[in-house]
Amino acid sequence: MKEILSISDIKLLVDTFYDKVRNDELLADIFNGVIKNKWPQHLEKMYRFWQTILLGEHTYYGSPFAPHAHLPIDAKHFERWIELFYGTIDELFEGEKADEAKWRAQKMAEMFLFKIEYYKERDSKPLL
Ligand code: HEM
Repeated sequence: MKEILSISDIKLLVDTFYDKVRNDELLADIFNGVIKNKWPQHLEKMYRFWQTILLGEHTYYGSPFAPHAHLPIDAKHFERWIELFYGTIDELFEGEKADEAKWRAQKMAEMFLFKIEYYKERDSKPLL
């Protein structure tokens, strides 16, 4: 068990997590439906996203919510996402950054779900 300290730790985290996602019966089809054969690009983006958050090295510039706005997902999908993410962190890492990763993921999942439900209820387009 080690701390998350470098880009190679981030890569291990992201690769291990998305391996689980790709083998998850609830989540795999949703991800594959959008990402198709562009997994290497998605993983690259996610390395940069977590590198920016956890290491403070600003390599991600994007709109995290945009690609989720119209996905067919609800609370149970986010619960599974969080379960797999926490499981990945706990099997590989410990320490302050590991806790922060879980906290940030949880907050973003809550925010994404809130927005998705909000726009569903109003049947309107999100302002991206
Ligand atoms: C069930 C929950 C989720 C599903 C099904 C999902 C699915 C996806 C999909 C299909 C993409 C687009 C990939 C592409 O365009 O190639 C994406 C991008 C992304 N996701 Fe998620 N996601 C989920 C939860 C989360 C959570 C909780 C976070 C935050 C920790 C997150 C962070 C991101 C980021 C940063 C991107 C890249 C955005 C960009 O294009 O700049 N996702 N996700």
